[in-house]
Amino acid sequence: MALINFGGVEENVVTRDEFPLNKAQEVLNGETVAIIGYGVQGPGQSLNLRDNGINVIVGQRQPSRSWDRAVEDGWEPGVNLFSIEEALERGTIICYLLSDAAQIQLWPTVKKHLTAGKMLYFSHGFGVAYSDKTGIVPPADVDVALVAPKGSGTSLRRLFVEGKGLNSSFAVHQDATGKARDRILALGIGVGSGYLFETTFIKEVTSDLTGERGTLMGAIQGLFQAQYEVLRANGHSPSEAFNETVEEATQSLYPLIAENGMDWMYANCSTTAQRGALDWKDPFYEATKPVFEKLYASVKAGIEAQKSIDSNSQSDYREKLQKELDELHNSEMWQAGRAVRALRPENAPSVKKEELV
Ligand SMILES: NC(=O)c1ccc[n+]([C@@H]2O[C@H](COP(=O)([O-])OP(=O)(O)OC[C@H]3O[C@@H](n4cnc5c(N)ncnc54)[C@H](O)[C@@H]3O)[C@@H](O)[C@H]2O)c1
Ligand SMILES: CC(C)(O)[C@@H](O)C(=O)O
Ligand SMILES: [Mg+2]
Ligand SMILES: [Mg+2]
Repeated sequence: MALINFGGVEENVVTRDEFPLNKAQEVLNGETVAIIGYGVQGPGQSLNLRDNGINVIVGQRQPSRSWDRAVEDGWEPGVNLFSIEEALERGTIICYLLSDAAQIQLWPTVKKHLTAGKMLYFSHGFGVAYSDKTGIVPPADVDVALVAPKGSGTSLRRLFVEGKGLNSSFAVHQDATGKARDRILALGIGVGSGYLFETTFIKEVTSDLTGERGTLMGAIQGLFQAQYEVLRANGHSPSEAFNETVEEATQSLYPLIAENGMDWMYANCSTTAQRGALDWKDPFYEATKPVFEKLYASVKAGIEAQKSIDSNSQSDYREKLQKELDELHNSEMWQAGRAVRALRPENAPSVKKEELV
């Protein structure tokens, strides 16, 4: 563990220095890591583990698009790609990476294969923290732990390929073998995490549900949409409204925040922008803080988890969800976004580039 000072608060975290890959390989020697589900996290985690020299197999239902994708990614049926049941049987570490709703449905099957000494691994606290709603109560003689990458499985793989890493949280819920901590840290390093910080299942699910509903997805879409609409209503073109709302943020300013922080980004804009942004950050803070308080309370009360379970269990859930996602896709702002992205020089058709030569 490395003791790091985070703005005056010291935390113990795990980095690749304390837990190098060769240690992870040693800890996982003799284990069969079974990745159950090949949706978003499944591919990222299984491919990173495989490339890190860990013995991995994939369990996915067939026929499905995810099965076909696994084959395209190099997993071989009967060698390291199996039906879910067979992977559950073969695995000593079961990485339960079905969607959170499907985890509830498949739980009786998974439970059957959790013999003494195996590890049940999650990437979200949901199933276990809300066991009263999900029915997921693991047997006492298995290890139960999580590694939750703080980002999409797509980024987990992309960053790994680029030699970088996505940070993850980890938690041990149940240590039946006395080896749960080493096993979960080895998996955390193996899936390609940057640094790992410790949490609990309930803290992970509470912060994760807040973050994705808040600044990571829900709040940012609401904020983008509000500003875009105000600009459009006042006669600004879609191009101007989109560039001033989204494109400049993602292409110019957010990468600067990622590199060196908001303070540094402020310092690299004009004094005019600095004055205005310093004046206006407070009204935005005051307007949104009560919304974040309300969101956190809703998560903490289990309302958000229940809503997610209820909506996912409706027979027409996929169609309803698709309709809402289509509305987002077809909104003027995101249509404008597609046009703007197509105009990025790196996306211009090659024929145009040839003309330039
Ligand atoms: N999506 C992310 O990037 C992300 C990030 C961090 C944590 N997580 C967590 O990781 C876990 C996996 O999430 P995901 O987004 O990768 O899942 P997903 O929604 O992509 O689904 C994964 C797999 O579940 C399979 N599946 C769905 N319903 C099924 C059923 N009834 N029977 C059998 N298989 C079924 C699908 O075929 C798919 O391969 C979840 O706990 C999630 O909260 C996800
Ligand atoms: C990628 C996210 C939003 O961080 C994850 O939490 C998810 O549920 O997909
Ligand atoms: Mg989440
Ligand atoms: Mg998340």
